[in-house]
Amino acid sequence: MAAGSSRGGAAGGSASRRAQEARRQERLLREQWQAARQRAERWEAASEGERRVAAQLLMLAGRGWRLLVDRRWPGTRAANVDMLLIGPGGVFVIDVKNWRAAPETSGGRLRAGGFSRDEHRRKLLAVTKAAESAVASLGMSPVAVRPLLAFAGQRVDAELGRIRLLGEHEIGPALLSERTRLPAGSVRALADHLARVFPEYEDPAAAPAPAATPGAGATPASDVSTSPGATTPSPATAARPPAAGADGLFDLDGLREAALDEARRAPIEQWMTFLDPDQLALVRRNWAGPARISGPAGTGKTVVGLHRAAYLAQRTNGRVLYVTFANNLPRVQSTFLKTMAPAVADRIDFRSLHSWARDYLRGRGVPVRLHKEKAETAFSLAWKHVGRNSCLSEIDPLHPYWQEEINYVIKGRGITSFEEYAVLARRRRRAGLRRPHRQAVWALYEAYEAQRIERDVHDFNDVLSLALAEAAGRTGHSAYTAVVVDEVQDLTLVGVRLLHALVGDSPNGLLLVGDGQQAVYPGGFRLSDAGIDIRGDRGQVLRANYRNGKDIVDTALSVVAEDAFEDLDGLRTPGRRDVDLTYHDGQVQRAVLPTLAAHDAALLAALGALTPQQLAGSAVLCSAKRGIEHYQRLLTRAGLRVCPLEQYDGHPVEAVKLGSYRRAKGLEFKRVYLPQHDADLPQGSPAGGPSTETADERGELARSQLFVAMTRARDVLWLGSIRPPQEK
Ligand SMILES: Nc1ncnc2c1ncn2[C@@H]1O[C@H](COP(=O)(O)OP(=O)(O)OP(=O)(O)O)[C@@H](O)[C@H]1O
Repeated sequence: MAAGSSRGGAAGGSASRRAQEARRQERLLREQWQAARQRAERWEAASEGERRVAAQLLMLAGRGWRLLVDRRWPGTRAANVDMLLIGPGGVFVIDVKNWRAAPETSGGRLRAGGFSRDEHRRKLLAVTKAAESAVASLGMSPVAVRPLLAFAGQRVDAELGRIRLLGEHEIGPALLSERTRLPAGSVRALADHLARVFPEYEDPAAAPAPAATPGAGATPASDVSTSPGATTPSPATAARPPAAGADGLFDLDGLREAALDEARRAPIEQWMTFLDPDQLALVRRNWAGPARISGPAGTGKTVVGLHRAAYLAQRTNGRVLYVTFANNLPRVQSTFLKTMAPAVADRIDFRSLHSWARDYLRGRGVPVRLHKEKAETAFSLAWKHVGRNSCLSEIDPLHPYWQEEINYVIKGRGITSFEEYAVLARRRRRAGLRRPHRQAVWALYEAYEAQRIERDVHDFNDVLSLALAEAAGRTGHSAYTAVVVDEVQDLTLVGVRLLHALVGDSPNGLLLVGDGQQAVYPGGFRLSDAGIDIRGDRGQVLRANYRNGKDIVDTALSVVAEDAFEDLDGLRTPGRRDVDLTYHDGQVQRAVLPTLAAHDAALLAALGALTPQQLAGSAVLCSAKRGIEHYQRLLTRAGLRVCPLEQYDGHPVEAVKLGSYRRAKGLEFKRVYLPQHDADLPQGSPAGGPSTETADERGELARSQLFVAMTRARDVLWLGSIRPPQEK
């Protein structure tokens, strides 16, 4: 996911240059406004209020927008569409209303003057769907098509689901304030296409065409060929007296500010508007039950997940939960969604699984006493009394492997009896455990639970189990109509069950997005273990990598080439996968130095050569905490600004990002620096450990994490190594 490093305000320039530019903009705006007013005046059949709405929109025509007026709704003979407006801010489907009473929105319905006007809302949404289908053939996501109700003679700025309601003074500034999402070429192509799909409307019963065809300006005459007032159904006929002065210059105030800001707003990223056909098909698909999207790193899985969440929020009045395991990712994803689909952003909750589960339990009055340190103490004591001197030390004498066994295999999979555990297929665990070993693990688990309960605390797994117990049996009663799970391979089985319980098997309810090759936690499970049945077209794979060039993909794949993995569907996949490459830039730089000092100096030299903007698009990633602490000190002492990944929220920040491989999951950066990248790749068994199975498993996990870190890089992947001269 793009880190947005190339964005940011172009605030530079001297004060006098800025003042000069402001004066030039003001002059231009006045001219455009006068011309728009004159053109709108020619629409004789329209009311004064409607003419003022039209003037605001015609003004945009001088600034790269195209207005199509009074078009026929495809597939119908009689129904019309008031206006289609296509411009840098996207595609807007506009219905102009000339109501005496102000619009009211309550309970998701439209009313005015005490009467229901909801048929207007429904019709506008239906036309918007037709426009979405039309632009989909050009690769445009439905999130970029926005329905808008414009009210002549009213002051309004409100939302009704995905529909924006704007008054005659508000509409121009609001549209001008939209972030740029379409370049001029796309505006032209989309407007031409929409003009073909939505042909001009000819209503035999309506008033004749306007007295004069609008003349000069960027908008072709055929784009504004009939009056907006001629066919606009109006529940009330008389508009309020004009609020503007005779020359309409009153309206200029609102436009002035928006126009001045316009130049400073950087365009939003291309993937927020355009998708490839495979991605778009998944966004708009109708699934009869739970669905899954998988695919190698960088294939746009998250991009599809975000568009899908926005699309589902547009289609319903319900809420959508977008969940990941990591804490930092929801902030970044939420920032992206707000940029790409602001109209529905407040109905999509971006949450990390555990923080959501805690809030859910709190909301249902279930006490949660999560205490990481006390739970750690409970395990240490259990290990000391029951584990350390058991047969488990024959397999691995160090406690982390057995703590993982409890966390990911027993509690993570919701196993509550020894009989279940005794015969359990321990997916993605390398050490073979015979019955006495399993008995020893179970004894350790029971000792841990006893110690934990004695301390009256919960661990992270308990939080999910408690939430699952609450949610199970209440399927369909949650606040959510849809749940999108990103990086699903990081979740435990209990976590996936919990999210499934929120929406059950409802159509378009559960979408699981992820890639088993990027699993960075031990253990695993199959979706069938969670009772989730992904069948037929509900399991989809994306294959085109949009992030990494060939060198970076090859380097990353060479790390995991020998590590075949089992994905959530149980399919075994070779480590070296076929990937369709679409991104052709990107290079791998290696720095192999004999000492830590020389290695770190090379890193600083590489970072020191970057411009502030390049630095902002860079990340230094480490496999473990001590590496992060070391490089935090090094970079800060060298005078470089550092932003810990925990604090990064997707907004551009002029600082090098620093964090762990795990924290970098789901993100991407133009430049990725991996100091000492091969230092932690275990070679052989751990010190003192007779088994190679657990060491192999650790090695596999370390390689997966390194693979994830490497595939975060778009343009440069810097790999640092420390090797004495004879090893080079
Ligand atoms: N249709 C597209 N057009 C242009 N760029 C795209 C498109 N789809 C994805 N991208 C780019 O590819 C990058 C990778 O997308 P995304 O993060 O969704 O991939 P992913 O499959 O979730 O990756 P990973 O599994 O490695 O986290 C995005 O940041 C975006 O810049």
